[in-house]
Amino acid sequence: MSDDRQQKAFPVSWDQFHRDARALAWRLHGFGPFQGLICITRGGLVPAAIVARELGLRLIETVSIASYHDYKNQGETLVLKPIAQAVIEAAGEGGRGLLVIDDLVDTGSTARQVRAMLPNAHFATVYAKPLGRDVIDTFITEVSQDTWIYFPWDMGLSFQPPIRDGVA
Ligand SMILES: O=P(O)(O)OC[C@H]1O[C@H](OP(=O)(O)OP(=O)(O)O)[C@H](O)[C@@H]1O
Ligand SMILES: O=c1[nH]c(=O)c2nc[nH]c2[nH]1
Ligand SMILES: [Mg+2]
Repeated sequence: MSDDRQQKAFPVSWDQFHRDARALAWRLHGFGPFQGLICITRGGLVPAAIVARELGLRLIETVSIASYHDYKNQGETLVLKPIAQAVIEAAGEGGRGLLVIDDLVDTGSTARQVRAMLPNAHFATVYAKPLGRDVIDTFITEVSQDTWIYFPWDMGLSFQPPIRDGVA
């Protein structure tokens, strides 16, 4: 969840997300070919579908991780489902040849946890914040650490009061 440390909002529409994920696929094309794609759920599911379509990848595995962004559990992560051993064994040493996709990197805790499982895989996110940027090999757009990214699957259309009525 967003909290008051996040002073800036960066809302992303479906259209923009599709364009940014496709731009990521263009960039990744130069680093391939990849043998398979590991998607960090849940946020990585949407960019993974777009990138897999663009790069023709059909071997797709998930690693399920929940991270906590509240004051008490800052940086903590929980692995709910690990990467299948068969997929790790099908790849090169340390996951070489695998592509790991997530929607964003923030503190870097989630990506670091997966990096420990696949040190030689190629890590990619659509968006990145400074604290986690170094864990990622390829990303498209960087936002400041105090920005909260609002993804289209977390938002809905809502009525906006006219400007002359003021903000509540
Ligand atoms: O770099 P970090 O500080 O680890 O934060 C980034 C992670 O946080 C979000 O996932 P979240 O755990 O909220 O779950 P979700 O993907 O299921 O929405 C996001 O999708 C990244 O996976
Ligand atoms: O929707 C989200 N937006 C963010 O900026 C973020 N950072 C960590 N997890 C996040 N989830
Ligand atoms: Mg996630």
